[in-house]
Amino acid sequence: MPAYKRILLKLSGEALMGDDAYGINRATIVRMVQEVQEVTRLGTEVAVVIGGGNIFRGVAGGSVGMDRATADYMGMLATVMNSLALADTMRQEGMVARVMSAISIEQVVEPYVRPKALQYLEEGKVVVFAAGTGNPFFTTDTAAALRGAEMGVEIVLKATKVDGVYTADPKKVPDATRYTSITFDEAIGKNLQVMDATAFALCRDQNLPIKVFSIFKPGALKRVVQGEDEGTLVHV
Ligand SMILES: Nc1ncnc2c1ncn2[C@@H]1O[C@H](COP(=O)(O)OP(=O)(O)OP(=O)(O)O)[C@@H](O)[C@H]1O
Ligand SMILES: O=c1ccn([C@@H]2O[C@H](COP(=O)(O)O)[C@@H](O)[C@H]2O)c(=O)[nH]1
Repeated sequence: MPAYKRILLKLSGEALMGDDAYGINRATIVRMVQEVQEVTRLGTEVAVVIGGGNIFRGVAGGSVGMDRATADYMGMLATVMNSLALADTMRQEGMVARVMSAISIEQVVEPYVRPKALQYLEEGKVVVFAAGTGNPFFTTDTAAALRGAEMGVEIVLKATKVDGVYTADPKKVPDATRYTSITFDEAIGKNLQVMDATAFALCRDQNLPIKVFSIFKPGALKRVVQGEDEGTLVHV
């Protein structure tokens, strides 16, 4: 039995590279999609936001000196590419997915319309929200918090490169320790960088919990959705 009726899953863009230097690794995206499929089979409605780090960080060198907003629009377009790849892989795996974009590129992707997205979820389709919030100076973590709140999900699941929230970045501080749970105020107060403060604050204000867990650990997503002990819970 799933612990949640509806979730917002934030997938790491950077993790999509697998062992490649940039871009989308085929085996990695197929594995991610199969994990999502297992959750849909439990009966949980799934909305997805995917980051853009795998593409955007590859072109970041070219954006040096660029106007910040322009560079951010490039980042949002990177998330559109990832969203299209994700939804197409879902199609190949026999799932029904719809991509909705926060910026208008109607020949390519359907625009984000909240009631339509809600309808898709109720119909059991996976909805992939592309182009972040549609605004520069934000991130896809904030987009996940925003769309999660709009969709009325019970929890935001951040599937990322580390297995939870640590006292410091575990990639830089090897003896950092992992929290089983932490409040939004503590995470913001300690400036823990696993998610940006805007996303934390939005979820706190909406009383929307976040679970941070590893995207690389097979079966972790399903365990989280079944309410099992996995990763770190961030709560009010
Ligand atoms: N206190 C902390 N606890 C856990 N991870 C942290 C912490 N501080 C920094 N990090 C880093 O935050 C990273 C996760 O955030 P980030 O948004 O960069 O990843 P992502 O979800 O893969 O992003 P994207 O989707 O943009 O590619 C982790 O890989 C980790 O190295
Ligand atoms: O609402 C948003 C979302 C994203 N961006 C830009 O895109 C890149 C990639 O997103 P990540 O969350 O880092 O994966 C981000 O760095 C921003 O430049 C944005 O401007 N607004």
